[in-house]
This record gives sequence, structure tokens and C-alpha cells, in this order.
Amino acid sequence: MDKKRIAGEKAAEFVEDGMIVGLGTGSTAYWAVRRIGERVRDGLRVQGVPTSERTRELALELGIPVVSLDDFPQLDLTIDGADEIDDNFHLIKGGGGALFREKVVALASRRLVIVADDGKWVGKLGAFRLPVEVVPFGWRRTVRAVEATGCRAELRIEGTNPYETDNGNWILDCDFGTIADPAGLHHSLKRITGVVETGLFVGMADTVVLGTEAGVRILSRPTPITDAESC
Ligand SMILES: O=C[C@H](O)[C@H](O)[C@H](O)COP(=O)(O)O
Repeated sequence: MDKKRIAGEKAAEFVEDGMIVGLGTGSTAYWAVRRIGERVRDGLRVQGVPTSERTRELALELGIPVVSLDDFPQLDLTIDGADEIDDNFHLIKGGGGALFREKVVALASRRLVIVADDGKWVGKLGAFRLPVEVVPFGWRRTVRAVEATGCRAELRIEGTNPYETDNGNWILDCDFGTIADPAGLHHSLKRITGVVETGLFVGMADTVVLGTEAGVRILSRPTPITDAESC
């Protein structure tokens, strides 16, 4: 059984006629976007805001009408993947480098649905190195400042060059070990000039759709999220 596929396809059922939907990035969100495309072919009327250029191309191939966040700053729902999910629904994202646009789109959404295989469900975040998007100018100084918060940071490389995000920035993959205080760490990193965004999504996910060997598990946050809790 393809756990990513069953999770992605299940989450696509949350999409209703007339919605503006955030379209996530990665190999699990792919299945959600693909299923939304099938439903569009069957007559579903939705408009999608992609979280990456890759997803924009996929949506257009599938015939999903694509709109910009600036034209539709309030989305009904976003479906996206994650690299780790903890018991409080805090996330590490950005393994695919799309974290900045993913976070902006998620913050604009009334509901964030996370799709993943059950291997992503962890007690505490941190086994997966935290992606941090940084501005290329002065990046060595930024690395030192990031490492001073308590990690080993490595510049992500693609081929022989730094991996470049859709925003023209670079990614540091940061090994903090277990992350005891995701919100505190996020705020410490955001205070560093040169850091654009972190892959910590704190208090943002409303629903987690997990693919397991036994089928799909749908988990909901027990308490609603206020804007003040999200970062
Ligand atoms: O930047 C990429 C995203 O945050 C992905 O949603 C995340 O890395 C999970 O990707 P996948 O579903 O391929 O494991």
C-alpha cells in the first residue's frame, strides 16, 4: 500500500465546490493535487494557489485553475505535506525547499490539512534537520549566527551549486537534535538578519491525514488555533 498516496487522495475529499485551495509541495501533496485535478475534470469548480513553481506546473498540467495569493489573500483550505509532525501538531517542513511559500499560503488559509505517511509522526521534532531559508548575501555570517543558537548548519547543495529556492534564496539544513521548544527556536532564528523563514510550523496544522499500513487515520487538533499562536 502506498501510504503517501492514500493520505493525499483522502485529503483531496476535503475540497468542496467553489473553494480557493492552497496546493502543497512534495511527494505526498502530489497525490492530493492529482486527485483534485481528477475531480476538476469531473466538474468540481475550485481555484488553486500553488506553494511552489513545481506545484504550479503540476496544477496547470492537470487543468486546475491557478490564481495568485495577491488576488485571493484568504484561502479556504490548504493541503500540504510535512517532514515531521509532533504530538501537538507542530511541524518541520521544507525538505523540498518550499517552506517560505508554504508558510505564507498556510497562514492565509482557514484550515491547514497535513498529509503524510505515519513515519513522519514523531513524539518530538528534530531527527529531521530543520530547513532554514537564508538570503545568499553574507550567508557565511548568517551560518555563524544560526549555529550560535545551538546547531550544526549545512548549506544545501544541488549538483555542485547551492540549492536555490523559488525566491532566489538558499537553504541551511540545521541539526539541533531534539527540539524542546519549537516556538522559542523559531523566534530566535527569525531574529537573525539574513534568515528569511524557518521550516518550523508551530500551531498551524488543523488536521493530519496519515497513511498507515492499515489505511488512513484522520487526526484533528483538540483546540482551535488563534493567529497569535501560529508562527
Ligand atoms: O518543501 C517541501 C515541503 O515542506 C514538503 O511538503 C515536505 O518536505 C514533505 O515532502 P514529502 O511529502 O515529499 O515527504
